[in-house]
Amino acid sequence: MDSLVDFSANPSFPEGIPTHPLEIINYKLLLANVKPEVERLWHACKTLGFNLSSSVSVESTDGLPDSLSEHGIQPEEVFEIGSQSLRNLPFEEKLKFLHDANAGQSFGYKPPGANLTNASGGVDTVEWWNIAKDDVRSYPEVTYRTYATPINDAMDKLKGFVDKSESVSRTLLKILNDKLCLPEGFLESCHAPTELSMSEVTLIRNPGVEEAPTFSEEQLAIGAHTDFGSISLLHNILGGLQVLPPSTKEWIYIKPLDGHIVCNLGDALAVFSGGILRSNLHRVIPQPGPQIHWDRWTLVYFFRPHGTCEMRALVESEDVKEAVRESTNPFPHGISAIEWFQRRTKYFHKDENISAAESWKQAKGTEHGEF
Ligand SMILES: O=C(O)CCC(=O)C(=O)O
Ligand SMILES: [Fe+2]
Repeated sequence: MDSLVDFSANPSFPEGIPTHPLEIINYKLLLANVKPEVERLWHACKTLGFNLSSSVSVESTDGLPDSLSEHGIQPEEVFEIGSQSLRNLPFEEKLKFLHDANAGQSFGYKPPGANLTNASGGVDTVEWWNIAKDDVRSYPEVTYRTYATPINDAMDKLKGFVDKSESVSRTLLKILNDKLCLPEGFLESCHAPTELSMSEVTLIRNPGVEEAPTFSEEQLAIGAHTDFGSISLLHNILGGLQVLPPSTKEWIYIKPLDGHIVCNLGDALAVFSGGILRSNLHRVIPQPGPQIHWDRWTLVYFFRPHGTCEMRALVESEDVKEAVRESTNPFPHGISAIEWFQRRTKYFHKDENISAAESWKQAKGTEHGEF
């Protein structure tokens, strides 16, 4: 059984499980630069308050089909590519496109069990395809690598998805640039559209199972992490995503909402902003309640800085300079976005030649306030 994209065809998120309320931000209002909406976005991206993480949900305006064009991202047809390339494709075929984890490359196929979920050697249960934004845009020219036939056949749809996701990300970026009091276009210049980046479309499948497993910390679908890039635009239908809100010790579910995109800030924005913006810790556990019998599908657009951009606090802003002065965290410098990304990708991967404890340590991003 699978969920793909139809909320109504799936068991709903179980009642009575605590969920973390995400601020609902109306994209149309952001585009119109409506001040209270911009303020709510800003607050959601940086707050340490109890009911918000750095995540926001970008609303597709009233759920009306004609207003979907406001942000224009329509995940349905891209989810369908997931069905063709993950569920219907033989495993041996998928393995021909394995990503090169040792080189810290994410693009390609990742089978279940290939990534660590903790320092004691637990491994993930999800499989995924990562499709490079630059391969989508250059197709049929290859920028980084080739992909399986169902992905090649759907490049037009992927291109539409990439273009719209880029456009939403750049709208959010511009607002954050202004609120951080950076010189005009500064954050944009860290995500230069003409440069190669590690930005990618990710399609994830966590298979449904007959018997609900007794949940243990060892049985994570995806281990606790912060996202590696700047902005993650996340589409999902079934539950399983959990966040650890700042200053708490309790993991709590994010309930997927029909027609909404969960938007999570990643390490790069946490570093660029001197810690003003938060990259929140999250993980994925097995689907809750009766949803466990359905395949769980996730579609993400990971918007990242261009590869050669330096990961550093952008002290060109007085506010960032002040935040760095007041912070006890050492901020990275002299390391490029691509190096940051490749280190994290490489060490999240389970490697028999290195202990899980060491690998997990090496994979760390801005979690727990450590930069
Ligand atoms: O599947 C999800 O809901 C989240 C996936 C995620 O956190 C990631 O791919 O970085
Ligand atoms: Fe994530």
